[in-house]
Amino acid sequence: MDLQGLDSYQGGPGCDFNEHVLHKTILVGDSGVGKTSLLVQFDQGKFIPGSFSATVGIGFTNKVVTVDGARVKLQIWDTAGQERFRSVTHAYYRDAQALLLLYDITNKSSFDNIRAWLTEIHEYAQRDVVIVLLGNKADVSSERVIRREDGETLAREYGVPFMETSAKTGMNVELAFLAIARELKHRAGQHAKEPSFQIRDYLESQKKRASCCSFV
Ligand SMILES: Nc1nc2c(ncn2[C@@H]2O[C@H](COP(=O)(O)OP(=O)(O)OP(=O)(O)O)[C@@H](O)[C@H]2O)c(=O)[nH]1
Repeated sequence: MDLQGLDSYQGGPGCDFNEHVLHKTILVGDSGVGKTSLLVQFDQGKFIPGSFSATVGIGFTNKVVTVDGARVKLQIWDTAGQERFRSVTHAYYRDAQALLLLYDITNKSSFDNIRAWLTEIHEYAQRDVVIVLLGNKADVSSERVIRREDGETLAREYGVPFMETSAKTGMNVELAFLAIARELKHRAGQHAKEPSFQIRDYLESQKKRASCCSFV
């Protein structure tokens, strides 16, 4: 997707959104899994249907979320999934505090490539980076090739939280970013006296609280 075409896209020099610490979060995963769409859904609450236009390079959007009454500022970087941009995006991993790693539940190779993505992340990112695995396009049930259980099993193997999302319907999109914001806020020690926060426990509790089937 062409980032320049997004009217609310806020990245780039001159952005005055730096009064406090920005928590750097990066969206990664194969080309076409829905990274840009997920960010647009989170930022603007909309889904832009139509032909797929791959992201070129990398760009960011700043977003403030409220966690327990506190403002947490996320700087969300949207990377190009195409192989040819990989060396560029590696350079951004080092400063990342969180990574949302996406695959497409209708695309087996995007799921198979998650192991390679995790290897890259472990090579280039900080050891304590927060990682959440997302199986996107959960709305396209007729074309599903990756079962939810497969995502759960892989996530368990690597010890990362997991959920399915839909950038189209918005399912679990806010939850994914809020969970990261909550974890980063806790790590930043803004409320050091609070009991230890675990992103996985938080997501599990949110899933249990959901009355219906929108959480996985
Ligand atoms: N049905 C459905 N389509 C989606 C969803 N997310 C993304 N898409 C579509 O999938 C295609 C690729 O989405 P993008 O958001 O551009 O994918 P990307 O991961 O940013 O791709 P790169 O920029 O190449 O890395 C587009 O046609 C989107 O409309 C989703 O949750 N559901």
